[in-house]
Parts: sequence; C-alpha cells; structure tokens
Amino acid sequence: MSERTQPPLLARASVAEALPATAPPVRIVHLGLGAFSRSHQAWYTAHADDASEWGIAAYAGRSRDLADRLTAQDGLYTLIERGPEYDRFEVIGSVVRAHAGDDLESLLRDLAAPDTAVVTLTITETGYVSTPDGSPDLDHFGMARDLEVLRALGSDAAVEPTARPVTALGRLVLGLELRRRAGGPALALVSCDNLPDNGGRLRRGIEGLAAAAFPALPDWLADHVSFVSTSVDRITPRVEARDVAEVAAATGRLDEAPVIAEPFSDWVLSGEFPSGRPAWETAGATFVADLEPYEFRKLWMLNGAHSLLACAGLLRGHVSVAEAIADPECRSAVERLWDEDARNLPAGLGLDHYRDALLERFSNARIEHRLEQIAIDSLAKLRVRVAPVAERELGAGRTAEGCATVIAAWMAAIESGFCRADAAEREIADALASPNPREGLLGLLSAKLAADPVFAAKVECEFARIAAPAEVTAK
Ligand SMILES: NC(=O)c1ccc[n+]([C@@H]2O[C@H](COP(=O)([O-])OP(=O)(O)OC[C@H]3O[C@@H](n4cnc5c(N)ncnc54)[C@H](O)[C@@H]3O)[C@@H](O)[C@H]2O)c1
Ligand SMILES: O=P(O)(O)OC[C@@H](O)[C@@H](O)[C@H](O)[C@H](O)CO
Repeated sequence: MSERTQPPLLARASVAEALPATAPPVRIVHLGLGAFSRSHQAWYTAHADDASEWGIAAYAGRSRDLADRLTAQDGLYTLIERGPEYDRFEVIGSVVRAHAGDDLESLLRDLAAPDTAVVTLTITETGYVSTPDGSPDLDHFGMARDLEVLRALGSDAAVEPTARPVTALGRLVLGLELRRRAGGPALALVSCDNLPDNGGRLRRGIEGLAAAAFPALPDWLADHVSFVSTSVDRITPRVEARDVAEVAAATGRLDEAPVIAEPFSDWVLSGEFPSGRPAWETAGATFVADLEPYEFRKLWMLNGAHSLLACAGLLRGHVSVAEAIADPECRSAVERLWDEDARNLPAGLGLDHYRDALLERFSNARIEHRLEQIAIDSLAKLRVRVAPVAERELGAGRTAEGCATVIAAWMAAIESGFCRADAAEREIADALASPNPREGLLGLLSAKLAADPVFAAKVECEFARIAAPAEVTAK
C-alpha cells in the first residue's frame, strides 16, 4: 500500500470515516470514469468493511479532463449527497488512480495484473456497440476497425505503431488476451449500465469479438471470466460550476471534481466473483440468484418514466425532472405508464411503495436532473425501457396506451428538434426523411410494434394530441 500524498487543497481533515489512511491496493479496474461510477460503485467500495483492501484504477471513456482533475487530487473527490432539504459532504477514497481512456498501456497492464479481480463498467448504453441481440455490431465503424487492429495484433503482423482499439470492448478484449498470455487468474466483469441482462450483453459482446480476433481466447474466457449482471440505482446528475463553488464554500477546500447524488442508493448483483470482491453487502448491496424482476422494475419504472419526462417535459418547456413531474399532464402520463409496467412485473416487489418512493425522488427539486441529459440516446433507452412493456401489453391483448404516449412524446420531441443527440442520429435522420417519418421511427424502436397497425394508429393519435399544443422548439 502506498502512502497517499495530501493534495494541498483537499486535506484529510475534512473527511468522513470512509477514507482509509493509505491508498488501498488496486484490485478493481473501472471503465467509463464519469459521475455515476463515483457516486455508486466507488461509494459502495469505500463503505465496504474491507475498503482498505480494494482500490480502483478508473479509466475515462473518451476525454482526459476528469482523469487529469482527479489525478491532481490524488483520486480523492467530494460526494455531495443532496437531499430535499440538506447537503452532506463526504470525501471518497476508493479511486486510487484515474486515467484518460486512451492510456492503453496502463489499462492493459492493469487488466493483466494478477491482483486485478474485478472489472466494472459504466460506458453508457451505446458504449457496448452491440446489435439488439447483444452481439458486437461489426458494421459499426469503430468496432469494425477495432476488429482489424485486434486481428493484426493477434497475428503479430506488422501493425502501425499508432493502431489501437478505441471501443471499450475492443480495449477490454485486448487486455483479456494479454491476461491469458500471462497466465493470469480468473476475474469478474461487472456491467453497471442501465441495460437489461447487462452482464449477458457484455458476455455476448466480449465473446463475439474474442472469437473473431483471438482464436485461443474464447476457451480461456469460458474458464476464467465470469459476467455479473447488476441493477444499479442512484440519481446522479451532471455537476455544474456552481457545485464546485458550493463545495469550496462549505468545506473551505477546492475540489475540481465533485459528484452530486441523491441520498437513495441501490445495487443488486447476480453472478460469480472467482477471485473475490469487496464486501459490498456490508455497504448495502444485495446479491440475488435472479436479477430480472429487480432490473425490470428499475429500468421500466424509474428509467422509463425518466425518458417519458425527458421527451414530454422538454416539449412542455420544462428543464428538470422535478419541474416535469410537478406538471399534472406529465405526472398523469407517468402514472399510466407505471400501471402498464406494474401489470408485467411479478407480485411481491412492493410496487406501491416503489412508486411512492419514485415520486418523492423525482420531486427532489434540489437535484437539478436536466431533461436534456436524460434525452441523450433516447432511441437505445426506449428500446429497453418502454418497447418491451408495450410488446407484453399487446401480447396480452391490451392497448399499451401508456407506452404509446411515451413513444409519441419521443417522436414529437424529435420533430421539434429535441432528442437529436443520439448515437443513432443517422438512422433517425433517414426515418425523418422517409415518406412516413413516424412509421420509420417506430420501426427503429421495435419491428414488432411497427408491425401492429392498431398500436401504430394509437401512437399516431397520441402524437397528434401531444404535438398540437407544443410551442417549444429546441434552440
Ligand atoms: N447518472 C446516473 O444517474 C446513472 C444511474 C444509473 C446508471 N447509470 C449508468 O452509468 C452510465 C454513465 O453515467 P454517468 O452519469 O457516469 O455519465 P458520464 O457522462 O459522467 O460518464 C460516462 C462515461 O462513459 C464514457 N463513455 C461515453 N460514451 C462511451 C462510449 N461510446 N464508449 C465508451 N465509453 C463511453 C465517458 O467517456 C465517461 O467516461 C449511464 O449511461 C448509465 O448506463 C447512470
Ligand atoms: O444514465 P442514463 O443516461 O442511462 O439514463 C438517464 C437516467 O434515467 C438515469 O441516469 C437515472 O437517473 C438512473 O438510472 C437512476 O439510477
């Protein structure tokens, strides 16, 4: 364990108990260093009983800015727990190193290191670059290029010195191949992104790419790598400049990389950890054999409602979740969606209480969770948050009106210029340019839904209702 140097402006004196005296040894590698991993997985790791044994080396996906700011603070940062009436400040000490995403040398070293037992990911829904069935999308430019680079590296053919994988999965597969070649021990890969069966999706992505790039890797993966699925929950909005100022004013210390989160937090995991893991359960995480009911409840009800509020709320001139949920029109659409979600979830999940708690969480006006942030990549989000419920409702002979409202709000938002920041921007533009844009958009969302003329007509009808009074357009 190395002695942690005291960052000049963020001294340990301010710190809550969660900060160990010395930096814990790196045994977790994180991909997708951003806000959420620091309010959630790093928080659980810092609060586990054995926190002194588990440090995190975290890698950003793209930019190096956050990694640089954290490095200047020795990995330490303040978590602002923002309740409806108070802020609580805590310095988190589980991130030991922060790296830019393109620091491939360090990443490969960390992935091959025998001490590394766990790899966690928060690379966003689109970061998996997968087809709807979860296999790697080899038609995607970045993924196709990565495959070429990995094959060249695997065959020891002459490779340009600058040839490097750029996708998260490409980098991970290369690291796993190096671990295999080094005779490294088993490890667990833990997806913490808002996707159903996120561990299974990661498995299909890694296995597909490995099989196409490195012939010996798939067998090694089968014996040495477990894929853990998780349902993750803690509302973590983007930090604004004024939050940095607030930390300085409240603690007397300058922190260039604070994180804000609501007090609520939940983590449900399912899967094996062949080389151990932090005692996350001592910090409140739950381990279950069957994750599906928990992930569907969270993805459909919380995230589905978020996407609805984002699309409908932006159209109605709202900026944040708290503003949108206070609008009776949005609130009633959320309730109708939740009725449909609830009908498709198993009994025993305490859904009445869950709904009440969600309303309370959404109404926390001190959390400025911007609708524009939630609206990014809406197509991929609606595919997993809303389309499956609509398909189940229709399959049961019902009308799926609540889901139709969400989908119509998304279409109206797109046509008004919102929800355009999307990894599927090109497909959306093609649909908009087609003779029947809404039919095209519905087809992108779900072939099954698009093939149901009654549902398509329902969406059309909702669209007409929602789009008519919308006077707001994106700037
Ligand atoms: N913020 C929340 O409230 C919250 C809650 C639950 C789950 N999540 C999950 O965590 C993810 C990240 O949220 P965040 O708040 O940390 O966002 P963020 O923007 O702060 O960080 C996202 C990280 O992912 C990387 N990334 C983005 N696109 C990528 C790509 N195509 N390939 C590889 N890496 C990519 C970014 O570089 C960054 O490191 C969400 O997309 C979601 O799946 C977030
Ligand atoms: O983080 P995203 O972009 O997948 O989704 C936006 C929000 O719905 C999401 O961040 C929720 O706030 C979060 O999932 C709550 O745990």
